[in-house]
Amino acid sequence: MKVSSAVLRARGLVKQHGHGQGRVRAVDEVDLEVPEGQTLAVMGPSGCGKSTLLHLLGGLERPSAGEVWLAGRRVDTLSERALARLRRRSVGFVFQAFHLMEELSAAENVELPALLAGFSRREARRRAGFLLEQVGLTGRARHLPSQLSGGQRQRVAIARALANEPLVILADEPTGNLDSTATLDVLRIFEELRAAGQTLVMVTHDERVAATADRLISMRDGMFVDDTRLAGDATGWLGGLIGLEG
Ligand SMILES: Nc1ncnc2c1ncn2[C@@H]1O[C@H](COP(=O)(O)OP(=O)(O)OP(=O)(O)O)[C@@H](O)[C@H]1O
Repeated sequence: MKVSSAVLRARGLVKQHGHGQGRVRAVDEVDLEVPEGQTLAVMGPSGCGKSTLLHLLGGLERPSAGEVWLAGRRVDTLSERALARLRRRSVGFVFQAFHLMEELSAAENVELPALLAGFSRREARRRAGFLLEQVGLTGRARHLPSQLSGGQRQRVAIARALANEPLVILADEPTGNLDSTATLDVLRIFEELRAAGQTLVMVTHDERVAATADRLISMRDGMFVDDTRLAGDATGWLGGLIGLEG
C-alpha cells in the first residue's frame, strides 16, 4: 500500500432535497477521507443516500452544506465550467444503466473521454484499444452498444471510465443490471483495479462486489454507521495502464 494521501475528502457534507414538510436529508453531516489507491464500497438500505453521496463526491450535485476536495482542490465552490473540466480530467463514472453513447461504437465511446481529457487522437485510439482488450472486448470494438450484452456494455463503460486516467472512479451500482456471469466479469475487473492501486468509490447492494474493496462503509439515513477495513492484497495488469506500478 502506498503512503496515504487523501484523493477525495469531504467535511460536514449535507444534501437536502425538497422543502418544508417534504424535506429529506439525503446526506447528513458526512466526513470522509479516501486515500490514494483505496477502493471503498458504500452499502446501505434503499434511500439511505448512497447515490447522492456519490454525486456530491463527483461534482454532479452540489452540497447544501459542507466541503468536497479532490486531490487537494476544493470542488463544491467551483463554477459549472470548472467543475465540468475537473470531472472530464479527473473523475471516471460508472453507472448502473451504463449511459453509453448509443450512436458511437464501443471504441469511440472509450476514445471520447480520452480526447476530452486532452489526449491526442492517436493516443486516445491506442488507449481505447488497450482498455477494451483489458476488459476482454477487443473483438467488439466496432460494435454499437445496442449490439452488446449488458455485461459487455458495462465493461465498455468501465473502460470508458478509465480513459482519462482518472484520479478516482465513482461507480453507482455497477452490477445492478447484470446477471451473475456478467457480475463476475465486472468483479474480476474491479479486483484488478484495486490491485493496480486505482482509487475507487462504489455504491453497491451486492456483497460480492463490496468484498472486492479495501474498505466498507455502511450508511443509514444519510449517515455513516460503520466503517470497516477489509482484508486482501494483490498485484495486477492495470498497474502500467494507470501509471501506478513500480
Ligand atoms: N432529486 C431529488 N429530489 C428529492 N428527493 C431526492 C432526490 N434525489 C434523492 N432524493 C431522496 O434522497 C434520499 C436518498 O436518495 P439516494 O438515491 O441517494 O439513495 P440510495 O441509497 O442511493 O437509494 P437506492 O439504493 O434505492 O438507489 C431518498 O429519500 C430519495 O428519495
